[in-house]
Amino acid sequence: MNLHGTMRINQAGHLEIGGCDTVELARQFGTPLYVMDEALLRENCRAYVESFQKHYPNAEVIYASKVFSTMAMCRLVAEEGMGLDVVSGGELYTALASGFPANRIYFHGNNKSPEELEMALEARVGRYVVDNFSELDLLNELARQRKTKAKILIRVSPGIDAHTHHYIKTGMIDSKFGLAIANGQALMGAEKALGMKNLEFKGIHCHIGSQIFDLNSYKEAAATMMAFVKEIKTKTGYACEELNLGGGLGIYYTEGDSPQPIGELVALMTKTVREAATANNLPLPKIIVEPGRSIVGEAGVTLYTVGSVKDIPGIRKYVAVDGGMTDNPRPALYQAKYEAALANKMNVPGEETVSIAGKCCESGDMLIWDIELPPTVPGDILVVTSTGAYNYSMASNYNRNRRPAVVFACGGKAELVVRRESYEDLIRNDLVPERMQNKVACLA
Ligand SMILES: Cc1ncc(COP(=O)(O)O)c(C=O)c1O
Ligand SMILES: N[C@@H](CCCC[NH3+])C(=O)O
Repeated sequence: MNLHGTMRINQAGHLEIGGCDTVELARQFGTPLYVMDEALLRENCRAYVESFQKHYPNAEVIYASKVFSTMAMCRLVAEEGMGLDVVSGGELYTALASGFPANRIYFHGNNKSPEELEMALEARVGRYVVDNFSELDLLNELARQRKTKAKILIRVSPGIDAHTHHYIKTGMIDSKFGLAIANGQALMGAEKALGMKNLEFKGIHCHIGSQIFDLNSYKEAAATMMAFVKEIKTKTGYACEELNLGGGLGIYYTEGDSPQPIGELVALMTKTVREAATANNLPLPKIIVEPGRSIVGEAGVTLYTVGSVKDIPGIRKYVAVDGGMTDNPRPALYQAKYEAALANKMNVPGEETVSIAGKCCESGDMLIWDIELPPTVPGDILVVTSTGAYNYSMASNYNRNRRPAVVFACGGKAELVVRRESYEDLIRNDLVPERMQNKVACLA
């Protein structure tokens, strides 16, 4: 298992994160438990911010909050001097409740409702990343009613095939996101936006996909976007002030994954933009990037308690844990692979091949197939690594399981940033119609 950030094995042979013994954390906070390495979160934020300061200071790094959104995370991002990408009323609400500066918020999404747009206009968020023609009309009208001007970027589909899982590719022409450059719709969007009284067109945005290892895809995207900046300039006279190149940098989950350094991505991206601007006599745009996974993914682990262990002789040994697809739906959704170990037996060599089952009533609720672990018994603490991204944020209450707590571990201290859901939380919004409380009426 790869040890990321502050992960260490302590004298007791236990896994430690942020100076905290994870076996102790499991005892103190219960399991399943998400543990975030705060120092690594900050280190990753700084890697982006400092790389841009070095290569291209006219830039902004905004964190994609869909990846892991909590009020404490929003605070951390604000402290690191970054902006924030939100894609729903809920993410916007969380950011605002945390005190995140509204002018550093970018509002994304392919189907923002009028209510969500009203909420954003009321809060005066910094930018709207407009996805399509209907949204241009809707936002222009809502801004008109408020006698204001909304600053927008247009989401563009650059037609780049990023080599990643089909479900998480987003830059293709046939995509639910954005207007394609190739069929002329992106240019029509820019022209339309420039003619709208209550919109201020600032530039363009693309996001080519997620969990990307091949930096060439970014080079291609940056070059394609700059060519489009030139086309807009030629056709309309407007030189885009802002160029948002999205997120998507891959992280390490299991052997074979080859994450590229943040600094190299930034160097390549900025070089490509600079060269294209010089070659085409365009002003240098402000560059915006919106990473998520590469900031939080490797910084998170999930702790589980082993429950039943079932050996089917000659076939397979199932080790079941007290969580599963409800706290990590990625294996079931994308066949995503993870590494794991026993946090209380880090120095004991792997001895048997087992498969880790979740506790949901679904055969597909398997977290990891065929992994080497030391002899495993009920009560052991299983740690799954690289669960910081798209785990807590995609967790569900299937089977009426309670969503786990989240702690930030740093400097030997672990602090709760999300409480474990209670059973009361699960029925908080349930209502029983009055007629059902009366047996006779119910049968009538
Ligand atoms: C528009 C947009 N920006 C940023 C991100 C963050 O991507 P990642 O977590 O891969 O960095 C996503 C998710 O893929 C996205 O859809
Ligand atoms: N949720 C996906 C990534 C989606 C990207 C969102 N634009 C994952 O876990 O890999």
